[in-house]
Amino acid sequence: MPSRLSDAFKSHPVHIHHKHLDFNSVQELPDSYAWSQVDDHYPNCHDVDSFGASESVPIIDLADPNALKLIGHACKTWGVFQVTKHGISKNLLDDIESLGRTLFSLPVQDKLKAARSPEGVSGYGFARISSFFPKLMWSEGFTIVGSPHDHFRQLWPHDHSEFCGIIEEYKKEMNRLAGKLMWLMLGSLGISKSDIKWAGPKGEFKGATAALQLNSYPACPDPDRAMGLAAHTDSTLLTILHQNTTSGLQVQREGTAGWVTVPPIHGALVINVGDLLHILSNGMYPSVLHRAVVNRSCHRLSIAYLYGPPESVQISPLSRLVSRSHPPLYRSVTWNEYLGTKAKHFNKALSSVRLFSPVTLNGFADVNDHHNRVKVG
Ligand SMILES: C=C1C[C@]23C[C@@]1(O)CC[C@H]2[C@@]12CCC[C@@](C)(C(=O)O1)[C@H]2[C@@H]3C(=O)O
Ligand SMILES: O=C(O)CCC(=O)C(=O)O
Ligand SMILES: [Fe+2]
Repeated sequence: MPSRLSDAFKSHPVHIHHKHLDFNSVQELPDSYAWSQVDDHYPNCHDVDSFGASESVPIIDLADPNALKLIGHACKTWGVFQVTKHGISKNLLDDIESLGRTLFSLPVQDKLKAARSPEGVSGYGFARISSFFPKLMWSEGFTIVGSPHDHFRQLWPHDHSEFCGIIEEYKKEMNRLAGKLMWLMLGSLGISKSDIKWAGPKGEFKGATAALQLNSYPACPDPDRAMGLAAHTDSTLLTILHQNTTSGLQVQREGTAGWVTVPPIHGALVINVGDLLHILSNGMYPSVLHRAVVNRSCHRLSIAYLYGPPESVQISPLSRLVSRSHPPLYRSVTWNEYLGTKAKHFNKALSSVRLFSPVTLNGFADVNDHHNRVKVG
């Protein structure tokens, strides 16, 4: 079993045999990018409840004395929320956004100098999940695990150090925020520092691993037939997403059929519950199904900080959340093992590590099993 995040896909290489497109030179959507079933995403993207009110993803001020409670409710009912007063400086958000813009504006042949290899994790390329779909997604991505130095040197032989510095600073600040959010999310379940040994004596989650994913969604000549990033859940404990001012992120709320747009709010960050927190919380906090749609006139950029546990840590439902009436719903997995499972089974990965099927368990159904959607019993 690979033990390093950078080796997670060694046994599941991704081969996508398509030429990379120069998005800016395309006037018409090529057939290889035309999705026949983009369904309801545009323009009817807001889910409307039975009273006619449009529901929206919670926005939580981290300085609010009620933040813990609000976060718990958001995690249980949405699996996603936006945070303000998170302590990440506007300058740093501007810097990472501008780095992303600079990177994706490079000519295709330059970006390909830092291409992700089929069995690799880091570098430039199509979304990993592209291999599960017959059509390509209208986006490009750049994944950073560990140091971006070698790839950045390929992209910018003379001035890579400044860009590396921004990435290191961003990762440091995100790591701090992720630790804080973890305790708010876990605290709202009644979990304290003594319940999670691998978080360390001070609960600092030392050794936590993370990937940084820069996503670019160029303006698209036929957005109704294109898909930016297909519906998926993240394999993480949690994901912190910064989006520019162009909307495109949509989430699905458990028990509803439609997609809800997560509007960009200046300075706010989007927090997703990932599959590993879903497992840790024994299904109490469902990972959120989300996707990105594209826009006719505006370029969109997003930066996802995908946060997970240290490499050797086995994640399983927390014993405090398990009882005779709530047996553990999932077997234990390391993040690497789970990434391998995801690379093989994609959106069925969570069900594949489930101990009981919702049908046999009758009454203890998971709140969010994306392929076995059932109501909580
Ligand atoms: C740690 C990781 C999570 C991720 C795969 C990766 O190795 C780095 C990229 C991440 C990402 C971002 C876009 C959506 C996603 C499903 C994908 O294909 O690559 C996620 C992966 C994930 O959360 O499983
Ligand atoms: O671009 C977005 O809003 C979504 C990105 C995303 O889901 C991801 O990087 O995992
Ligand atoms: Fe995602």
